[in-house]
Amino acid sequence: MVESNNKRLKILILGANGQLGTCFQDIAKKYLYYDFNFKTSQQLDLTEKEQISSLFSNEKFDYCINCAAYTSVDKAETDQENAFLVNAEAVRFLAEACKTTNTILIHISTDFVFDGTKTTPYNEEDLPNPINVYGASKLKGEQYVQNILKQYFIIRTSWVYSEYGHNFVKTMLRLSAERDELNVVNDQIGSPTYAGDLAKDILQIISARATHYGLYHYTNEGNISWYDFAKTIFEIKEVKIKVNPISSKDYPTPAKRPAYSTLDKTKTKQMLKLNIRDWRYSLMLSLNKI
Ligand SMILES: NC(=O)C1=CN([C@@H]2O[C@H](COP(=O)(O)OP(=O)(O)OC[C@H]3O[C@@H](n4cnc5c(N)ncnc54)[C@H](OP(=O)(O)O)[C@@H]3O)[C@@H](O)[C@H]2O)C=CC1
Ligand SMILES: Cc1cn([C@H]2C[C@H](O)[C@@H](COP(=O)(O)OP(=O)(O)O[C@H]3O[C@@H](C)C(=O)[C@@H](O)[C@H]3O)O2)c(=O)[nH]c1=O
Ligand SMILES: [Mg+2]
Repeated sequence: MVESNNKRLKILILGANGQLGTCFQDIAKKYLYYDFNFKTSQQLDLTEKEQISSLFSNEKFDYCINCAAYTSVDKAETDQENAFLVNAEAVRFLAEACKTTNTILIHISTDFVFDGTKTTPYNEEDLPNPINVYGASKLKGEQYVQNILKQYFIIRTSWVYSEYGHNFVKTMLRLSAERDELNVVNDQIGSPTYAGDLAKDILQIISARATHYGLYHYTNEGNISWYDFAKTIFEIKEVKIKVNPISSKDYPTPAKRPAYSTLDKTKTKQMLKLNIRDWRYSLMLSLNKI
């Protein structure tokens, strides 16, 4: 990413302490072409409309990347109000502030907007039909962005992991230290995404000054089950543990999850010219840090 310094873009990053937000912080330390401004949930509570409007009226940003979200899928089932507040209403406040100040919003959404009944990858034209509260709240957030703004990118991703925060990879490694055997579902198919790859590619979209605004799908390449994912994590880490494939009905959770949520990235690769890494390759590289 080569940039000239004559117009140093100002980029606001919200939810800075989450997985994706922290990956942006890592990049920002080494990548000085942009003027990054990070806000954690303590520094800016997105559900407080006044906090958003006062920040946007004090400073002018070229881009706002919203990494903040309510991501506890199971908890959301009994905490619907807060899930919708963060994933939908707060996104509306943010989109309104971006509209008033002519800021390009990059908003992150999820494969869980889909019901999982398809058997081929979901593209951006496929109709969402969430089957859990988290997915419904994220879909409502997307709709606010689309209705309020013209200059936006909504990037749907899936199965995000990193060395930071909570994620499946860290959970598997933690459990493997505590148990001799693990049961993992093999009837939910999707694509893992390393948060560092997503962060790097979002900055790529910015450095290209892409103006093909709209909705895009982004994950690492390839699709697998959570069982396959767990097996590969242990293979790469050389952890000896028995992993049993089970069906979702034998792993009851408060929230239903889509059986199939692979995202089709054809549009992303064509319009945004991104070279997306294979899930296994990204996992191998990132596991050195996890
Ligand atoms: N994780 C995943 O597997 C996937 C994530 N996504 C989407 O990707 C994006 C990034 O996810 P990820 O980095 O994993 O999420 P994390 O859960 O790691 O981070 C979310 C961040 O949002 C912050 N946050 C929550 N509520 C507020 C609020 N009211 N105001 C400001 N900040 C708030 C949290 O702060 P605090 O910790 O203080 O609450 C946390 O730092 C999200 O939009 C998510 O929906 C999409 C698909 C898969
Ligand atoms: C810990 C564990 C989970 N599982 C199953 C439960 C679930 O179906 C699947 C993944 O579990 P997790 O709770 O880690 O992941 P989950 O919270 O469902 O992850 C989702 O998070 C949100 C934010 C998204 O947007 C999605 O793309 C997706 O990444 O693995 C097992 O089968 N065995 C286990 O030991
Ligand atoms: Mg989870």
